[in-house]
This record gives sequence, structure tokens and C-alpha cells, in this order.
Amino acid sequence: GATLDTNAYVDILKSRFSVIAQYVVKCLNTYNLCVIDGFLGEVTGKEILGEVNQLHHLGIMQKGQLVHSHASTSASDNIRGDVITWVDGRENICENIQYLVSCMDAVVKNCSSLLEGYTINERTKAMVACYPGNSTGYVRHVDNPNSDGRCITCIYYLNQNWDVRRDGGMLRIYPEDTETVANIEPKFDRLLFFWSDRRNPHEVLPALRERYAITVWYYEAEERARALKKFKGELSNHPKKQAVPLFNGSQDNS
Ligand SMILES: Cn1c(O)c(C(=O)NCC(=O)O)c(=O)c2ccccc21
Ligand SMILES: [Mn+2]
Repeated sequence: GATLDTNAYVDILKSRFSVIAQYVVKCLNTYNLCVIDGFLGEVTGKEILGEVNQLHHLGIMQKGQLVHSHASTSASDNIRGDVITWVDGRENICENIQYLVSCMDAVVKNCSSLLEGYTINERTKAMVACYPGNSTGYVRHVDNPNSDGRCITCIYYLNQNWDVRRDGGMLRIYPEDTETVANIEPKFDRLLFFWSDRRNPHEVLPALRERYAITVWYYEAEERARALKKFKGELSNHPKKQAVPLFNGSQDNS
């Protein structure tokens, strides 16, 4: 068939991201969350998984957080949970992670123009997380309980053939205004959006197999500005709290 020239290809991508954004905004406004399956396709998803595996096995991930060990306090008994590392995508082994983040940015940029009263032009770096599969999870929490500026949580899952009955690791969201619970399987090439504030308390159930995800938090400009004034310098130093501008559309994201 006819080979697409790059511009035509970029135009198709752009229109796809704007169609996805319309769906994301409708879901966020109705359910406080949105799931997009098959976001990048098998080939790109596998490339990203390869880079994340490399980060993990090159030991670039920080030590897993300590989860409460049982009665004994001896170091050997402490169980380590999720291991994380922060990437801004410009590291040399992260070009596919960078591509993923630029696609997330493209969708969120479109969402921002559709969300009345929200201006989203900054985000955190990407947090790459791995649960080791030793039945540790993540306690119930709200990502942004005190208006630190983060308004949308965006998570991309990388787990092929994940079966929650065997592997656990379900993300359980307790939407504030409904008693129905949302059970999200951390499926390969799945993209999840949800409001970062108190509307979405959530937990990761114990994972029995290595469970990878890449998370980006998007800042709302006004809330972020207020938070920076209120919390003074405290917010700006921690990598999670540093804000970076979204990739701009014209930048070569090939
Ligand atoms: C490793 N990990 C997390 O997995 C989630 C989280 O909510 N994950 C949801 C999920 O993976 O489905 C977090 O919110 C989180 C916050 C700070 C540091 C690490 C963190
Ligand atoms: Mn969370």
C-alpha cells in the first residue's frame, strides 16, 4: 500500500490523541477515572517494557520502600515493597519511555483545553515502579490530599498476561461519591487516568508477580502556583515535586 509520509503520520497521531482526550474528559467528569486499552500497541509496549527491565536489572531503581515487617525488628525480616526510579526520558536508555511520556502529554494537552477552569502545562518526571511480587502492595492513600498542585494521575501498565486471580496486584479505587469500587487490572499497554485528589482513594493489592507501571502526575497551573507559595521551597527539591513542562507538539517525538 501507499507509504505514509511523516507529516500524514503525525497528523493521524494528533487526531487520535484528540479523540482519546475527548473520551478521557467525558469519563473523568462522569466516573472520576478513565481506562484506555491498547494505547501504544504491542511492539512499542514491548520496547518500553524492555527499557524498564533494563532500569531494574541495572540496579538503577532505588531500594524498595520498607513495609511493616512483623513482630521482629531485625533487618533481615524487613520486607521491601515497591522499587521506584524517576526518569525524565532524556536518559539514553529511555527513548521509548520518553516516547510514551510525549504521547501521554499529547493526550493531556488536549484534555486541558477541554477541561473548564483547568490549565495543565506542567507535570512531574515519570516514576517507574516495580512491585517485586513478594505479595507486597501499596496501602490505601490519596495521591494529592492537600492541594500540592497535582490534578491528574496517569499510569501506564506493562504486565503481559496478567491474571489477577493468580497474580493479585489489582488497583482498587474507592471513588468518593459512589460506594462502587473500581477494580483496575494492571494490564499490558493499558493507560489509566484519574483525579489525583481526595475523589480517588486507592490501593494496590498484594502482587504475587513482578508488576511494572509508569506514572506521571500532571499539575494544574493555579493550584501549583498557590502550593509553591504556601509550601515555600519544600516542594521544589524532591524529584516528584519538580515540575517539568509538557513536551510541545512540534518537538520531534518520532
Ligand atoms: C509505587 N507507587 C505506587 O504504585 C503508587 C500507586 O498508587 N500505584 C497505583 C498502581 O500502580 O496501580 C503511588 O501512588 C506511589 C506514590 C509514591 C511512591 C510510590 C508509589
Ligand atoms: Mn497512588
